[in-house]
Amino acid sequence: MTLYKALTIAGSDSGGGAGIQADLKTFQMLDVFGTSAVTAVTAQNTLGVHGIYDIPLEGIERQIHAVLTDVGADAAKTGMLSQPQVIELVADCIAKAGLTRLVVDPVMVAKGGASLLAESARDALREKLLPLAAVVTPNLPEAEVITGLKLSSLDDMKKAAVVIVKEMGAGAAIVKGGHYEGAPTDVLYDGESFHLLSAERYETRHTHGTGCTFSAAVCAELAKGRTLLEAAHTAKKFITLAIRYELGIGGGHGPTNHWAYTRHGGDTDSGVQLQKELTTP
Ligand SMILES: Nc1ncnc2c1ncn2[C@@H]1O[C@H](COP(=O)(O)OP(=O)(O)O)[C@@H](O)[C@H]1O
Ligand SMILES: Cc1ncc(COP(=O)(O)O)c(N)n1
Repeated sequence: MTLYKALTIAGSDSGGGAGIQADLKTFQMLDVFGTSAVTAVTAQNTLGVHGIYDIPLEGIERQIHAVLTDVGADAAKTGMLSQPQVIELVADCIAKAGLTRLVVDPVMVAKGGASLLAESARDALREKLLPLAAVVTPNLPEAEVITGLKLSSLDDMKKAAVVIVKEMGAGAAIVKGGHYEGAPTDVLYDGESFHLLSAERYETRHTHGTGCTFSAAVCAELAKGRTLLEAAHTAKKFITLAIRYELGIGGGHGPTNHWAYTRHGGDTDSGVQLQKELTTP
């Protein structure tokens, strides 16, 4: 059996639902060997973020170097990067390593409202990291910040995805619709055509780490050599089932269920629809 490996460069969530913890659990469930470079430690639970402790730049660089010079990575993803200098450092390491299967999840704010990315880091994100990404996975508010557009419809989401790819140089964009009313439909744009990934909306407060889990699943599938479309489709099924089969942990926004995809009929039971859009930009 070929062993595939993925590296996550992200923040630690002590509560186990988001960040590095969500990423490693997702890699494992999708049969990919996970490694990590921790950018910041958060004291966090389902009720909120109670402290953020940034890792010194040298420590982040050494973790990435240690992983890439020995274990290796077939794909990588970024999550919470916190500060502009961290973004610059990470972009530099990725470029030097020639890692092309890079998923950038532009994490900005935790579900409870705590800021996980300094405002001063937004330019670095746009200018240094997005051009290196095979795919960027913003939620609606993140896509608004990145593009400066107000997004209130599926058409707006498509426009934002085009800006991220055509003007900012990302390989592809998946603008996620979890914050949009109605069915949680995500828009994928790969520079040529649009695809819509849609699923049923589950009314639950246990959505902590949905973005991390989704982007980690995309990363794991890219590590195995799947196409972006295949990777996004699997990731959507993975997150939909992880939300549907909630664990009920904690008194606030609880984690999703990383076991659900393998325990509950992963490929057949999610109800996820993947549809190619006939309109082009
Ligand atoms: N209540 C929900 N029911 C079903 N799917 C959801 C729900 N909330 C979010 N999703 C899906 O979870 C994934 C993560 O989306 P989103 O919540 O927008 O990201 P983030 O965690 O970055 O804010 C997307 O595929 C989105 O469509
Ligand atoms: C360390 C860390 N990284 C990322 C998130 C965002 O989580 P979400 O996926 O819910 O937006 C978080 N709450 N904590």
